[in-house]
Parts: sequence; structure tokens; C-alpha cells
Amino acid sequence: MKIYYEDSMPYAAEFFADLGDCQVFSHKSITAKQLADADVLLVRSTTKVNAELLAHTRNLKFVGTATAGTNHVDKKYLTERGIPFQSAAGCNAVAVAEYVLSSLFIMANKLGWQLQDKTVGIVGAGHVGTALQQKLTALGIAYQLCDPPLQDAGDQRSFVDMDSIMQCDVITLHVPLVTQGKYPTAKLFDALRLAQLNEQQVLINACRGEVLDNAGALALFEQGKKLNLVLDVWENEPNINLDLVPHVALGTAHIAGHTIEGKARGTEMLYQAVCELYQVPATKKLSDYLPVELHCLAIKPELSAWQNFEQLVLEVYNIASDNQEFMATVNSAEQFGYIRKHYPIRREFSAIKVNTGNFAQSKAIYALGFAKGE
Ligand SMILES: NC(=O)c1ccc[n+]([C@@H]2O[C@H](COP(=O)([O-])OP(=O)(O)OC[C@H]3O[C@@H](n4cnc5c(N)ncnc54)[C@H](O)[C@@H]3O)[C@@H](O)[C@H]2O)c1
Ligand SMILES: O=C(O)[C@H](O)[C@H](O)COP(=O)(O)O
Repeated sequence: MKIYYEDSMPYAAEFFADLGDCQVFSHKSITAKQLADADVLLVRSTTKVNAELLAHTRNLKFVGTATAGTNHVDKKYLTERGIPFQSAAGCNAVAVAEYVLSSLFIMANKLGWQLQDKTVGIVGAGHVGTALQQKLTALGIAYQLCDPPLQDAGDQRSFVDMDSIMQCDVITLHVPLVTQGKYPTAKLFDALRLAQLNEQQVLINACRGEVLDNAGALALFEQGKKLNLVLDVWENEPNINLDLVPHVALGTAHIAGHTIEGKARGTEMLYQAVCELYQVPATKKLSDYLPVELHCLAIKPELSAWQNFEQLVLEVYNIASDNQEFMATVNSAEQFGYIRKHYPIRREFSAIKVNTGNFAQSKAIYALGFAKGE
């Protein structure tokens, strides 16, 4: 079996080496001819999988993306050719939820907020939206959910419409990029909707850049409109609109899902899918490879409950550092790609033990996802 995998998939060599002849490739240089003998093609979102890329493949039996988003894959074309496809749904939901939580603490400091008084509007209540819902519940922060497709499908949670979402203090977007159908998400936040936001609201986009009209946002900024935007994703990556960058409150290079766990879980999910397809027992698991985190944090009794929540969250992931590097260095498509490719190892809360002692809010700390200390 000839397996081609993208070089940004952590632990791909460890997972796939025994299954066949593995070839690692870069999205920058891969050609249709090189893939001619592929049986299995494994990518992340930087490789566009379409008729052009697969033009020479004759034996292709599986395409997988180790990501949640699938808009870089022409699924219709794969179906027409009868090639099974699988994504890694949910692999990085916790990572994105932790990114949003870090943004909330930093934005609360900037705006002089008490987070416990604010309401978060979650648009898209799938894997990421639900992971975020759980963390907000742990902290006792109010939220509203908007997800018409899930509501139609009979999800029993309580949902609101976009008009109610527009009243929330924070609006955070977690939808796939959908260009057609009953509930499209492309430019869901167009210039008209952006103009309705007031200067006390915060809008976070950590799903796909095309869900928010970047040119529209820039035009509003240039007209003097004050918007609090947190952008992890940008239209037309990696050729993003660099003029927009200095206007955003927090900006990052599409790394919300880039914890080591989030990325590696994607690889593991594709390993399981390939094993199933080839009816080989899946004997390897992520915990065989993930570095054991020895870091242990402690509650500080002299701080309030909310100060403790904040110090724990920011100790594990502080978006302000990523924002600082992004703002200082992003000046081209190449640099955008460079930041992503060289993103330092980031862990999820679950890798960090917290000693809570007799802290009254211990339950909340563990419900946030931290591991139990002594
Ligand atoms: N920035 C990152 O690193 C990162 C990481 C993970 C995912 N993502 C993006 O975020 C998206 C969501 O991820 P997920 O794992 O939660 O996916 P998911 O499929 O589990 O959930 C998406 C939810 O959005 C809902 N939805 C679709 N159209 C909608 C609309 N018009 N209005 C409201 N809700 C709508 C769906 O019903 C679904 O429940 C992915 O498709 C991907 O594009 C980005
Ligand atoms: O859709 C996803 O899973 C995320 O956007 C993911 O973080 C993309 O990561 P990349 O493929 O660019 O490494």
C-alpha cells in the first residue's frame, strides 16, 4: 500500500509506517504526477484535494483530512470517483474552545469586563461550539446557542436566532464554510451585520475566514467604526488582507486548533479509518506518543476565584503572545505560512495538573478540563 501524507501531520510516521510504503510531502510542492501511485492520501487543510491534484491517481482507495474543516476537499469529485473520504471531526474542538477562553480573559482585561456578567453567543453548536459551551458552563458564564441545522435535526438544547445572537456581549463563530443551501455561512458576517455591532461587543472568528467579510470589516474600520475583532482565520489564506491586521484587537495565524493534542488526534483518527478500511487491527494510540506533561500548577489562595481561573487559563495558553508575534511579523503570505508551520508546542488543559487544595472552586477547575493534582 502506498500512503502519501502531508508533512504537517504529527506522528504520521509513527502511526502509518507499518501499514505500507509511506511518502511524506509538502503542500507547497506536491504534484498530480507524484501522487499517481497513491492508495491512500492524507492531508491537512493546506492541501487542496481536487480533480487537478488527483488527475493521475488510478488506485486511490482513501482520502483523509486530519482536520475538522473539509472545504479544501472537493467531496463531490471524490464521490463521483467512488473514493471514500473521512475528516477528523472534533479532533481539535477542545483546542479551539481553549483559544476562545483565552481570548475572553484577554478581551475582558482590555474592556474592563467582569466575565461572569457577560453573555457569549455561540454560532455553530457542533464539536467546537459544544466544547466551548461545556467550558463556559464550568465557569458559570452565560451563553446562547445558534445552530439552525442542528435545531432542525431535533437537537434538544435551547437555541436562539441570529437577532438574539447580535445582542450578546461576545459572538463567537464555529460554523463550517457553507456556500449553498438553506443555511449558508459564507459572509454570514457581512458589512451590514458588522456595522450593527457596537464598540462594547466582541466578535471572534476561529472557523473559516470567508465567514466574515474582511474587506467589509476593513472599510468599516477606515470609516472610523470601532469593532472588537478577534481573528484567527482570514479570507483567502495565506494571502490575507494585510491592511486589516493592525485594526483587529487580537490576531493569530489560524492556530486556534493547533494544540499538539488537537493536531495529533487528527492523525490518530485517520489511522483508525485506514485500519478499518484495510481490516487491520488498530494497535497504536495517541497516548503512546504524546509527551507526558510534568507541569503542575497550583491555586493561589491570595487570589479570588476569577483571578485563579484567569491565571490557570493564561498560564497554559495566553493568546496575547501569539497576537504579539503575529502583529509584529506577518507581512506576506509566506510569513503567514511560516508562523503556522513553526507554531510552538501548545498543550491542552488536560495535560496540566492543578493542585487545588481546599479551593472552593475545585470542581470548576476540573470541569474546565485540567487534570487533578495531588
Ligand atoms: N481555527 C481553527 O484552527 C479551527 C479548528 C477547528 C475547526 N475549525 C473550523 O470550525 C468549523 C466548526 O468546527 P466543528 O468541529 O465544530 O464542526 P462541526 O461540524 O462539529 O460543527 C459545526 C456546526 O455548525 C452548524 N452550522 C452550519 N451552518 C450553520 C449556520 N448557518 N448557522 C449556525 N450554525 C450552522 C452545524 O449544524 C454544526 O452543528 C469547522 O468546519 C472548521 O472550518 C477551525
Ligand atoms: O479545520 C480545522 O481542523 C482547522 O482549521 C485546522 O486547525 C487547520 O489546520 P491546518 O490544516 O492548517 O494545519
